[in-house]
Amino acid sequence: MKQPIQINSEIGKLTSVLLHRPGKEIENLTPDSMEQLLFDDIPYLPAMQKEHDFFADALRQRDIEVLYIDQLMIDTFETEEVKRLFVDRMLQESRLTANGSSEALKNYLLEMDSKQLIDSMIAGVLKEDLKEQKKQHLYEMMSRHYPFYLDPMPNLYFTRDPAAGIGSGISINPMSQHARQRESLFVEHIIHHHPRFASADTPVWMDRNFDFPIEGGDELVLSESVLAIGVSERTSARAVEHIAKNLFNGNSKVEKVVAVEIPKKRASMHLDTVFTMVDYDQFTTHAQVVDKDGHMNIFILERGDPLRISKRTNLKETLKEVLKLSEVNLIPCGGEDKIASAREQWNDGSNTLAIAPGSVVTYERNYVSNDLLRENGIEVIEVQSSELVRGRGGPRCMSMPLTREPLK
Ligand SMILES: NC(=[NH2+])NCCC[C@H](N)C(=O)O
Repeated sequence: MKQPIQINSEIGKLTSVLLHRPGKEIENLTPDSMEQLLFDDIPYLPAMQKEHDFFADALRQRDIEVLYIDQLMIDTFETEEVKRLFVDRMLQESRLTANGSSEALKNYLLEMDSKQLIDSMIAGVLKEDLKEQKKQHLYEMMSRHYPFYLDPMPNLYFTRDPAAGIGSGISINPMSQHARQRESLFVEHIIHHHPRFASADTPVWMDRNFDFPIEGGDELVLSESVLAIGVSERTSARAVEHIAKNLFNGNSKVEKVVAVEIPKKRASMHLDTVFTMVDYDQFTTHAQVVDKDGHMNIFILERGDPLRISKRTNLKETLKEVLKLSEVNLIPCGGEDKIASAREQWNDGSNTLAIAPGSVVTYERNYVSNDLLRENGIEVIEVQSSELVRGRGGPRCMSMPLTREPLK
């Protein structure tokens, strides 16, 4: 049987990808909640959807199959039992069982058809949506104080983070931020209940119940045998060690996990905000974390009991070593200009999505970085981003590759 997940590199020809088209959840952001929900502003939804459709079309035009997370979820709701199971999990994770109203909310959700159900769970459920229900609890009566029973999930369009394909397996991530933790529940549910995935025996390298966080923006599959993981604001060293052990002990081809330390701050929340692979031997980097020569804190983890861990201090040299290359080219986001480089990194100039070796999708607004990529022989496919960018993520964050062709 064809494996539903097959990711042996960052750059092999992309053949299938998982996206989420932003919806009503974006309109449930308010100035009071946006910071907690990890947004810097409130995007204008119709424009954002247009941009997202443009992005999806750009992929389809290149023969990439685009799957949507909400449709996959709907497909799993064929039986009432699976639907109930998911609603229960969602309510549990939203901590709604603790204080009454969960029964009313559960009934409200279960009366919906599958499409309405999934839309509401993503958009969030307002206390005032359950008009008929007699209010029994103080927190329900004080609905102005906090308007939601179920919080909106505005970050779901960053499908990269809740899970990552590695080889023919998957890392289903315990996410660091409370606002995003339910997202990986969707992926876990799809893997176990969607016919396309459930019939395959997909190894799970990281389980979302692990106690320390890891997010997909930090997980980069450099080659069949080398995985790079950022140790960052969102990913802990303990999770890196845990997944490394599972990969080495399981049936994976990964032989080296390269842990790359980056500053714990919002601008560089994941490794893919400052480092992506664009060709066999070319990478984007950002001056904030990697200088021209590539100095940084790096550790290589290899099989052993205890794991063998050795330190490196130079990104360029480490990439040459682990990928067995004689030269490596680091292309700085925004070039040498300090202002352009800070601006373009903030707008996800380094967050490229490779769709084939030497061919990437980027935001058009990052023209300094885009020109520089082209000067280095990379094909750059630009997409619009006035609204999408407000969630602080670019084309790599907005996509979860499911299958890529093997590299030649
Ligand atoms: N892989 C990435 N860089 N993802 C960006 C995610 C942005 C999102 N607002 C968050 O804070 O989580």
